[in-house]
Amino acid sequence: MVIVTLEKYVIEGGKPLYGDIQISGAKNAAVAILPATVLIEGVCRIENIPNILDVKKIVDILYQMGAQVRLINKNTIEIDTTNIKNMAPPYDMVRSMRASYYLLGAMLGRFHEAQVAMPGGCNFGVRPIDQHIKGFEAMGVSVSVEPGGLIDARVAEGTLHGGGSIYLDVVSVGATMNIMLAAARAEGTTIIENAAKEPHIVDLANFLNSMGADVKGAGTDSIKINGVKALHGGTYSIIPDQIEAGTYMALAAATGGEVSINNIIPKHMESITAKLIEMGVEVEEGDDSIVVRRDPAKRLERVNIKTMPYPGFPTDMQPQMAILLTLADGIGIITEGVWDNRFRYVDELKRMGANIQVDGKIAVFEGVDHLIPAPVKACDLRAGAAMVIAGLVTKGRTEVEDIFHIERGYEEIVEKLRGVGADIRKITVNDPSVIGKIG
Ligand SMILES: CC(=O)N[C@H]1[C@@H](OP(=O)(O)OP(=O)(O)OC[C@H]2O[C@@H](n3ccc(=O)[nH]c3=O)[C@H](O)[C@@H]2O)O[C@H](CO)[C@@H](O)[C@@H]1O
Ligand SMILES: C=C(OP(=O)(O)O)C(=O)O
Repeated sequence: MVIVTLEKYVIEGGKPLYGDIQISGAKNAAVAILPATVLIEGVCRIENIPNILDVKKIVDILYQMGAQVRLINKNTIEIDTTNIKNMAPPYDMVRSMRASYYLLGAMLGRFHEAQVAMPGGCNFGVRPIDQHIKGFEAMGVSVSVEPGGLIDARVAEGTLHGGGSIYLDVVSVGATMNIMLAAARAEGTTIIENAAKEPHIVDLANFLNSMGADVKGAGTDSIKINGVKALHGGTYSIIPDQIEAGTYMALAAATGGEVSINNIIPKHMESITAKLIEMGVEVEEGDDSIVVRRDPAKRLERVNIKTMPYPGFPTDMQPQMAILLTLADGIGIITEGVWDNRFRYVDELKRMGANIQVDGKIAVFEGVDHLIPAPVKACDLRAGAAMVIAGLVTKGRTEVEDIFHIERGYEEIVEKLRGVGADIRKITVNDPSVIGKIG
C-alpha cells in the first residue's frame, strides 16, 4: 500500500504584523532569462534568481538538454549552454509550466528549429499563443501543432530573418518576450509594435543586451531588435519581484501593523501603492523599499480595480487585492481585464464567509466585518497567496491546501511571514482519501 502525503499551511491569524521582508528576484523575469541562456555560447552567471519551483523546473529542463549548471548559492547560478543539444525538451516537464514556451523563441534563435510541448501554468481559461506564432512566421518560421500537443517550429527555407514590423493584436507579455528571443539572433531587424511594457520585458532586454544583443525600446510599446550573429556570456542580476512585493504590501494592508518591504523598485509598485492609498492605507516610499502601515482598528475603504497590462494594475495582484475588498467598508468591484477566468478562488473565499458575486470578468465584493476560518485550497499561484492573506487576517485556524501552486512563485514564504510575526507553519500529512487506492 502506498500512502500519499500532502503539504499544507496551517495559519493562526487575526493579528497585526510588524517587521521587514526582503523581496526575491522576479519570477516572471527569471523564467524568461533562464531559457534565454540557450541563445548564448559561454557561461552566464545569473544572480538574484528566486529559489522557487518554476525556476528549479526550468533549470532542470536546461540540464536535461545538456546545459552545464553550477549552483553557486541558493540565488546564484552559472549556466553554460554551449554544448546544448537541439532536442525536444522533456514533454511532461514543459507541459507543467507556462514559461517553458520561451524555449521556442530561444531555440529558434540558436538552432532555427524547435519542438516544444504546448505550455501549462495557472489555469485561467484558454492561454493562446497565436501572437507568438504570428511573430515567428514573420521571421520565416513554419509552425505546426502536432497531435499530442507538440509545437514544431522550423525555418522552412533560407535562414531565420528579422520579422520587420510585427504588430501584436493584443498586448502580450509572452509573445513580446518570445519574439524578442528569436529576433536577438535573426538576420536583420524586427520591430515589435504594441509590445508589452512590464518590468520583466525590460529585464529580459537588459539581460540580452548585456550578453551582446541589440535590443532598443523595451519598456515602450515599440521594441526594435537588430539581430546579432552570436551572444557571449557574462554576469546579470535579476530585478526584484514586483508581484511578490505587492503581495506583501496587500498582506500588511489586510492585517494592519507596519511592514517594510525591502529590496524593491518602488516605481514598479505605483499602481498598487496608489490603490492602497485610495483604501486608506499609509504607504511610504524609500529608495528601494516601501513601508505599509495601517491601524488595525480602522476599516479599509472600498475601491474599484480594473486589471490591465503594465503600467495598469497587474492581473497577478488581483486575487490578493480581493481579500482587502472582502473586508472593506462598502461595495467594491474588480474587473479582470486580462484573463477570462481568474475568479476561481471566489468559491474558496465564500467558504470563509465572503460576500462576492461573479459575473464573467466582473466580481462584486460587499465587504464583511470579518472572515471565518475554514480549510481552503490554493487553486493557482496568486489565488494561493490570497488564501494565505485571508488566513492571516482571520482569527482562528485556517488551513491552506495545494500549496505547491504557491511555491511555484514565492521563495521561503513561510519564513518571510514568520519574520514579521505571522503564525504560519507548513505541515506534511498523510492523505486518507488516497490510502489504499494506489499500489
Ligand atoms: C499583459 C499581461 O498582463 N500579461 C500577463 C499574462 O502574461 P502571459 O505572458 O502569460 O500572457 P499574455 O500577456 O501573453 O496574455 C495577455 C492576453 O493576451 C491574450 N493572448 C496572449 C498571447 C497570444 O498569443 N494571444 C492572445 O490572445 C491572452 O489570452 C490574454 O488575454 O499573465 C501573466 C500571468 O498571470 C502575467 O504575469 C502577465 O502580466
Ligand atoms: C500566473 C502566473 O504565472 P504563470 O503565467 O507562470 O502561470 C503568475 O506569475 O501570476
